Amino acid sequence: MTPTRKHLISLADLSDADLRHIVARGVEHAKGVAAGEPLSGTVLGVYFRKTSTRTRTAFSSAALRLGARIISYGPDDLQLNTGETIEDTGQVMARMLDGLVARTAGTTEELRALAAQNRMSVVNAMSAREHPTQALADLTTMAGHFGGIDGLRVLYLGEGNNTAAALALGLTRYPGTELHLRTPPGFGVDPEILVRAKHYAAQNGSLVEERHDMLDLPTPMDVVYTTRWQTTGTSKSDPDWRTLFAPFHVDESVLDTSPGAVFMHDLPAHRGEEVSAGVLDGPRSIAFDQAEAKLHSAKAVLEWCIG
Ligand SMILES: NC(=O)NCCC[C@H](N)C(=O)O
Repeated sequence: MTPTRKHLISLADLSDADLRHIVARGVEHAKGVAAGEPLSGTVLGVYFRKTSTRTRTAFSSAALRLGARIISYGPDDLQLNTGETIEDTGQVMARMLDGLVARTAGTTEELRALAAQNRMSVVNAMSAREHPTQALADLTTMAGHFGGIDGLRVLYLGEGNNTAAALALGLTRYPGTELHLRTPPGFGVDPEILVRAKHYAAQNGSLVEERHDMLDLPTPMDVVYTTRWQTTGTSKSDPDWRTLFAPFHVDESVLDTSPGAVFMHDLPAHRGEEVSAGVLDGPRSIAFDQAEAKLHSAKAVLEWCIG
């Protein structure tokens, strides 16, 4: 009998209950719950066509710790590079693997094509549009740090990239949360994703709003979040983009608009660009706990899909 697998391509594919379950399970992993080896006997492909430090290491380590074996593919390894279609690649791999964690840096539709079979789970390890596993790790970090997510207020400063998009699709599932996005003009969150996030917000009594300036920053916030200015696989055609981005830099004066807030960053960081060294390396930064949460959250994702 052919098993049917679950995929994680977009957070919009997850019910509120599934999303909250994965986050809660990630928190249990962070606390060191005895997980055993539920993936024992499975083989997982880990395919990164684009650079990765955290996501690749987190999913590889999580898979191994849960008892899976992994096959790792770099950007030059698959016949995709010689013209094999993504659909054929998915069909073939599905006959040999139980799951595939893939960062293609292309469209989310590419990942849906890989997932157009029902034998192998596909996990989006970041597409141009969305970085779902990052948001799950971010929510795991918040839940662990604050003891819960309901009612948290988050200020996100910087490009409305794949990280921001996923955060909007995730945080809005929790009642009473607020996500204030301040993105440079012309570099906002994908409008379709924002519409979807506003829909979740309306359903859950939460809020998401986007502005393109740094005036009247909302306070008090629980979290101030930023992201680097160079999003993977993209280039900025506007030669003045740094001038547009500069006001969204996070330094002590920005963090101090909310004296109780912690600082988060999806990393990698460029000190002196999107964030000052004092903030990133300072006592209010939980950015490296957040990086560690990728491992705990990856375990929860793999258990949900494959375990
Ligand atoms: N934590 C990560 O997965 N970092 C990788 C880069 C994320 C960032 N949003 C980017 O697209 O460059």
